[in-house]
Amino acid sequence: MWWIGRDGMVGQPPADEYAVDLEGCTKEFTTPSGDTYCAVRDINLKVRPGRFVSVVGPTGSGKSTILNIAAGLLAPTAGTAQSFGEQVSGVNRRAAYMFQQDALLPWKTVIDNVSLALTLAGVSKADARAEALNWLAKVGLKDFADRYPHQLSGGMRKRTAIAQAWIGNPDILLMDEPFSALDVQTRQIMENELLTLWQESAKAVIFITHDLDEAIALSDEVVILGAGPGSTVVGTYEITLPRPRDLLEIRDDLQFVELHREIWGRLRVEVSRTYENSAVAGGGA
Ligand SMILES: Nc1ncnc2c1ncn2[C@@H]1O[C@H](COP(=O)(O)OP(=O)(O)OP(=O)(O)O)[C@@H](O)[C@H]1O
Repeated sequence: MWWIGRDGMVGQPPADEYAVDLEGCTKEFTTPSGDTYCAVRDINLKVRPGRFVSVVGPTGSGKSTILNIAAGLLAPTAGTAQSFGEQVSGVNRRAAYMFQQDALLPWKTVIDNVSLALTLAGVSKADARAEALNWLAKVGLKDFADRYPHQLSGGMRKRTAIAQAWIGNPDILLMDEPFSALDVQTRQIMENELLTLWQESAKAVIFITHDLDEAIALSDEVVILGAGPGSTVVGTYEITLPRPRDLLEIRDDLQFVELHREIWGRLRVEVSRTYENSAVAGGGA
């Protein structure tokens, strides 16, 4: 990929231009029986600001492990993890994390959940609530500010979680299957809303999903991880579908169908290998 630097030179971007830069990352875990298990091996993943990159792979291929390394929640056993030119050590303060299960506090109202990050950072309660209300308006929840999480639908909870993640204005969003628990229709609406917010920002996104459709529809780049143990990147695909994208329509687009066919051809091999490996390990069919 070409990069035109501030000095007008063409070449590779300098390291500090990457929001996330994983170089040769390997992660080994010690299993309960004391063995060493290599989850991912020699992973290179570079994400520039403003890029939307999805990571797809079979179950157990190390998608969450990679996200956790980028978040600073896990240190690589070998290789380096950098964010904007700095070594990630401890929690990556430039990033916000959104999980499959949202992290809403059940005893706090929607507005208090959303404003919490700001009050913890020392912002006055009044200012934090005003900013939270701005965000709730952006995600269509202004009239639900005083509800408690259990009084919300699944989609509303996700909108609250998005407001919670964005209110601190992180440079990087790390999203681990954030919409996988939603029904198909709500999920597509949430994907559209996420893209609308993201397009207005310069945030880098790393989005983990099992769903290749979702990855292609949302992303600038789809990275495929191979079967474990020792998963590696087995494919990187540039998604050149024009933006803005309407995710309610895009799956019928011919270019989408072609990309899906090509990427699924590669992913399918790894999914099959995963099942074969687990059948051997489990002594199954
Ligand atoms: N703390 C740990 N100790 C031992 N093994 C671990 C640990 N965390 C993850 N693993 C193993 O590392 C591998 C990769 O796990 P990871 O959760 O990153 O995969 P994944 O691709 O996100 O999986 P899934 O798609 O099922 O969510 C798995 O085999 C998992 O069992």
